[in-house]
Amino acid sequence: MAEAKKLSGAGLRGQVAGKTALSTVGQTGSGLTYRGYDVKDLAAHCQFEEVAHLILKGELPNQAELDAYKARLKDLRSLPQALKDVLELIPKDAHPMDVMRTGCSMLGNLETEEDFGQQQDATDRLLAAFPSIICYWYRFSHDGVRIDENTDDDSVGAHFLHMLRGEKPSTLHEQTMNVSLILYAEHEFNASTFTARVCASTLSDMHSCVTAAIGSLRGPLHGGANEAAMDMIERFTSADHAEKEMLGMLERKEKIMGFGHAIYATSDPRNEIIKQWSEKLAKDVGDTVLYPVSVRCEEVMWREKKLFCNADFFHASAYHFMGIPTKLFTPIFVMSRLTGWAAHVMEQRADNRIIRPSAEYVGVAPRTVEPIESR
Ligand SMILES: CC(=O)SCCNC(=O)CCNC(=O)[C@H](O)C(C)(C)COP(=O)(O)OP(=O)(O)OC[C@H]1O[C@@H](n2cnc3c(N)ncnc32)[C@H](O)[C@@H]1OP(=O)(O)O
Ligand SMILES: O=C([O-])CC(=O)C(=O)O
Repeated sequence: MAEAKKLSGAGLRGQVAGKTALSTVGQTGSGLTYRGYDVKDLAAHCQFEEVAHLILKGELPNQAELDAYKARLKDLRSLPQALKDVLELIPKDAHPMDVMRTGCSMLGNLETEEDFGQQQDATDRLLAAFPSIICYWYRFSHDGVRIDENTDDDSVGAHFLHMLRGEKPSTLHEQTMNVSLILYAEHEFNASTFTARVCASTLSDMHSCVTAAIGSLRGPLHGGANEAAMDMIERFTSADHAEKEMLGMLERKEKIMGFGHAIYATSDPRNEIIKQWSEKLAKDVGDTVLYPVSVRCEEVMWREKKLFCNADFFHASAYHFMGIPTKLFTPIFVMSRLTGWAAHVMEQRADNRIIRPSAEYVGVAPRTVEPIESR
């Protein structure tokens, strides 16, 4: 069994900052569970909507509950005109994570969570609306098309791909999206979830908590790593070229995106799953470069530094093989992680004390104010 990572030092590493019943991360060095279920089991046997139900409502649904939940999410896909007007104003070269942040915030103005009794409804609405928000903006700003966000697709993943491309996705693509959304759904006290919990601890509203979390997820040390990994691997023309460049980056002590983890010690359990789907997609598109390049990056990082791929690395090639533009990679993470964020907000609210740590002061010693003329 793998050792748990030795956790100490800056960044609140290793400090217990609260309780959760939602997930465990790296308790045996590498595992991930959502409400007691192994993520590998969930990814092999469930649809994303079942996992969202598990995370948000406490249990996996039976068939009737799943049908009802999916029907409800379908009904909540359309966007208010005022939100579409705002999305149309956002320029083409905006970062899509900024679009997500604005979209979430605007929805909070139009459909405000008035009291905590509305938290499940507010979350279901965001879960259904996020794919519509990003695709509406993307297709309008890039193609001049006002999409119909009311598709009849059965799943969140298929709905997203359908709106993005204007046609229903293949079964392989729908399945990959399903697995991807499950893998990204929840991860204990990661930076964006902790952001959401800090915001929730002030008794703020759901849209504020989620908007704040989107801001934290955007950075390349967190969710933004899948895009950063893609930017890197598409520069490599072959596995040998990738190896040469990676060795140079390591020599120059550059951070290599998509590798390493704050908690896992030897592997990220999500990696082997998304890697398998990336390989399937590579075969589907006849790729002979990007997948071998990705595999060689993984080998070099382990051989040279004992650093392993985190969830983001093989997501890059998988999404790319599905024809998803790189800048939409992190918004997909938002569409999924919303479930974890919202469940943590609800958990924080249920047993709240404002989160307010202390700081070690390292500034100047006490002094008096000089009159302005003599400064
Ligand atoms: C879904 C997700 O959010 S997963 C994370 C996505 N983020 C990334 O992929 C960004 C790249 N990775 C990283 O920056 C880091 O590994 C993090 C932010 C994920 C974790 O950071 P930490 O907990 O501080 O890392 P950790 O303590 O394991 O680092 C140990 C050493 O390995 C180095 N290291 C860690 N990750 C990497 C990397 N990807 N590339 C190069 N060196 C690395 C660190 O610089 C550190 O070196 P040092 O001791 O000389 O300072
Ligand atoms: O847990 C973390 O620090 C980052 C991560 O993998 C996630 O949020 O999925």
